Amino acid sequence: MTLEVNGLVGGYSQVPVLKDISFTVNDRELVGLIGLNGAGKSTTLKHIIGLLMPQKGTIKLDGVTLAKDPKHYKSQLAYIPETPILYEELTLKEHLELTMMAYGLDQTKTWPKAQKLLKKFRLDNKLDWFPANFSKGMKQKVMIVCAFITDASLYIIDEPFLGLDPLATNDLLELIAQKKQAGAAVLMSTHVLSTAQEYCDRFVMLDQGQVTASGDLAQLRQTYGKQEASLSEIYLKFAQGGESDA
Ligand SMILES: Nc1ncnc2c1ncn2[C@@H]1O[C@H](COP(=O)(O)OP(=O)(O)OP(=O)(O)O)[C@@H](O)[C@H]1O
Repeated sequence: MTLEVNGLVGGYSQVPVLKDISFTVNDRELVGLIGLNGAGKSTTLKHIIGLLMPQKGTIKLDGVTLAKDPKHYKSQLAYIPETPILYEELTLKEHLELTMMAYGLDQTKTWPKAQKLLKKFRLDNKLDWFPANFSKGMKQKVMIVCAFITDASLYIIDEPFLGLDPLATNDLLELIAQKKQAGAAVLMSTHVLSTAQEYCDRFVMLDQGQVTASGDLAQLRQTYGKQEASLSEIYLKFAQGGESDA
C-alpha cells in the first residue's frame, strides 16, 4: 500500500490552510507528521481520510483517489482521531460490532482478535459500558481497539500519546509494529518527539501548511547541518524558523 499526497491545497474554506503539500507513505513504514500547533497536521489527515476534499492536488491510495472509488478507498484505511469520537448511546460492545459491520468483517473471526486487544488495554470487563462511564484515556483506547480490529492497509493516527498512560503508549507502539510487520503503512501526527525519534522510520515536518523538510533522521540531520542532533533539537530549530548554525 502506498499513500501518495501530491500538491495538496486544502482546508476549511476558500482560504487554504494547506499550501501544496506532497509526501508519500509506503507499506511497512511508520511516518511521523511533525509540526507546531496549527501547522496543518490534523487538516492533512482529514483530507486523507476524506473528511475534507482537496482544492487542488491529489491523494491516492495505491494509485486510486477517493473520488474514483470511494468504497474501496475507505475500506483500506483506519483512523484514530485526536479527540475520541464515540456514540453516547452505544456500549463498547456495540461500537465494536458497528466497526465490524462497517468494514464487512466476519464477526466470528474478529471477536477473538477484539477480545485480545480489549484485554491488552484492560477493557475486557467493560463491554456493556457506555462512553459516559469512560475516562478520556479509556475512550482513546476504545478508538484504538476499533481501528486495530480492522485489516486496514493504512492507519492514520492523530496525536495518540497525550491521553494515554505509559503502559497503553507501549501497547499502542507494539500494535503499530505488528501491523507494519504484516505489511501496513502508518501515518501518525505527534508532538512526543522522543517517541517519534525512536519509532518512526521517516518524518514529514509541516509549518504553516507547507512541508519544510522530510526524510529519515539521518537526512533531517544533514538538512539541518548537525549530525548528532535529536529530532527535538531539529524541530525546535525548525519551529523557530531558523537554519542550523552548525
Ligand atoms: N474546523 C475548522 N475550521 C476552520 N479552520 C480550522 C478548523 N480546524 C482547524 N482550522 C485551522 O487550520 C489550521 C491548521 O489546523 P490543524 O488542526 O490542522 O493544526 P495541527 O497541526 O493539527 O495543530 P495541533 O498540533 O494544535 O493539533 C489552523 O490555522 C486552524 O485554525
